[in-house]
Amino acid sequence: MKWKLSVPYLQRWNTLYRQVSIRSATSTAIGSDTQVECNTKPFHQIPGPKGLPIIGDLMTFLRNDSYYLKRPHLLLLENTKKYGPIYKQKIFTWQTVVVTDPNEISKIYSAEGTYPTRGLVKPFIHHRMQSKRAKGIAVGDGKEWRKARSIIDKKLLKVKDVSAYAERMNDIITDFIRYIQSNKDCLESGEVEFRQYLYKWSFETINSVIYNKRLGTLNDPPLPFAQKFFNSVINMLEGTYSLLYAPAYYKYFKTRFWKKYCHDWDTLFEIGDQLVKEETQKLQKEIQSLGKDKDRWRSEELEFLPYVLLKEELSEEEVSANVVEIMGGGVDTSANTVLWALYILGKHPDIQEKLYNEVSGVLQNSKYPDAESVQNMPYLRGLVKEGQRIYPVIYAPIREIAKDAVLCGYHVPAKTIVVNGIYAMSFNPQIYDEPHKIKPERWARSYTGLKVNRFAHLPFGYGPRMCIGRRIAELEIHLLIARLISEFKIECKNKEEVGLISRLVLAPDANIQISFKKRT
Ligand code: HEM
Repeated sequence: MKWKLSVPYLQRWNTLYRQVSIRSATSTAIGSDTQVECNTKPFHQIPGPKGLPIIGDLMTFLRNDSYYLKRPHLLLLENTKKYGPIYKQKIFTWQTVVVTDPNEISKIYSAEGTYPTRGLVKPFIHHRMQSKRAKGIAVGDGKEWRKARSIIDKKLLKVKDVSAYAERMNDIITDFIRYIQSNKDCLESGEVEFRQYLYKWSFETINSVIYNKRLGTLNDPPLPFAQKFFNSVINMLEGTYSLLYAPAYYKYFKTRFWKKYCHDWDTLFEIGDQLVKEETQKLQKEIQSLGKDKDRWRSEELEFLPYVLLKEELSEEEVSANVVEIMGGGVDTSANTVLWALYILGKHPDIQEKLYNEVSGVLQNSKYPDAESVQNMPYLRGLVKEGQRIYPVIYAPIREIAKDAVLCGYHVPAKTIVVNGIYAMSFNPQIYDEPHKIKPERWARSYTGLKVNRFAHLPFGYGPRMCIGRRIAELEIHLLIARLISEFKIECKNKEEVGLISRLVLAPDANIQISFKKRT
């Protein structure tokens, strides 16, 4: 069965959501928190699949050639339909509670505690222990995570700092456009997936932020080490997903698969270490020649890596681990988000026309968009959000809650992994009017239809542990789409609707074939 966003399918969802919202209304209508506590039902009463002894619900994922392992977002839809806005699920010892009611989701984040965590990603942790490597912000937890995050947040999440990256992002886009034009034949014939090109763009961009230099991913042929890093990121993500639900056999048996997985991580670290070392040496030379004037070298104006290194709060190993994780986090997330936005544009000439009018109207005499001009393009930002709603990269962010919570009227104890099932909410007609329709305008302030509950749409997560690359991602994505639409008419050759498939993050399940026709 191939899932399609067909109207009958969504109609079934509309019916389901009417039922769900009635049920959730009864649970939230109880009133104040105290009343809810009085009526709180115990954890074991949370509905959910029964599963088998020891393996729990594993077979549901593995049946039919691992249909749901590859498409966990569809299982989320199915289970929400069966069990309502809260259900629990277990695979081996991995017990999760899934919530798909936006009002209840806000409570997950209230219970996340001082050091929010997504729980241990066992393959990540075990590789770090085995290779005696430090943990960065994506893998680490607790005070160690907080320390690194508070330093890195300043450079990656502050609007002023991020806006300053627009110029180098535009340079990369210029090269990217040249690259797709010179490889037009491979693209048109389907010999190379456009997604691969986008991976190169996002990889080059994130590296230009971290190292303030170009790595040469878009060179033809690409620099070998850039290609190596980039391949290892993709392999590592796929490997992590294969290992995620399995018992940690690799603690005892170093299978070929595990060794290959470690090799991919080690490759990432070797390259990350090398780049950090080069930057440290360059910095030391500059300090020697210019003198270590504290104010100058601790200035907020510094580039990302000098800033982090000169803070001297993280060891070199910690800096490397963070750099590798940030490099890894910024590749297929941004690339797939752009790909889906282009897919929508290619399939909907009316949306494309509106976007072109908005972008050309805002840009007028400016050559390129910048951080400020994209703020004046609500339709563009709405398009990206619509893409994230229907084709999310991360369909269900998670938290291990730090304190007991009452969710949908059930007691959920501290340390439970709670899944925020945003994908299921994306098709809820109580949250989005005409949820099956792609309507970039629904996100504009001026929109008069149903206003979206902010907790229903969290593509970057939420709170102090939300995506650290959010602002970078939004800027690079908006700049790229604005530039592409200004120069080209976008066509999508896929006749069949493309679905989503998981490899830790969700990606298209087919080659999305995009072609670009120069505007005259
Ligand atoms: C459209 C693109 C992207 C999407 C949809 C996305 C989504 C996410 C989500 C949902 C999380 C988990 C947040 C949570 O637990 O609340 C996350 C974490 C993270 N992301 Fe992104 N991301 C994107 C781009 C990027 C980029 C460009 C970078 C690199 C600058 C990046 C680096 C990270 C890192 C390092 C974390 C872990 C943060 C932590 O645990 O403290 N992401 N991302």
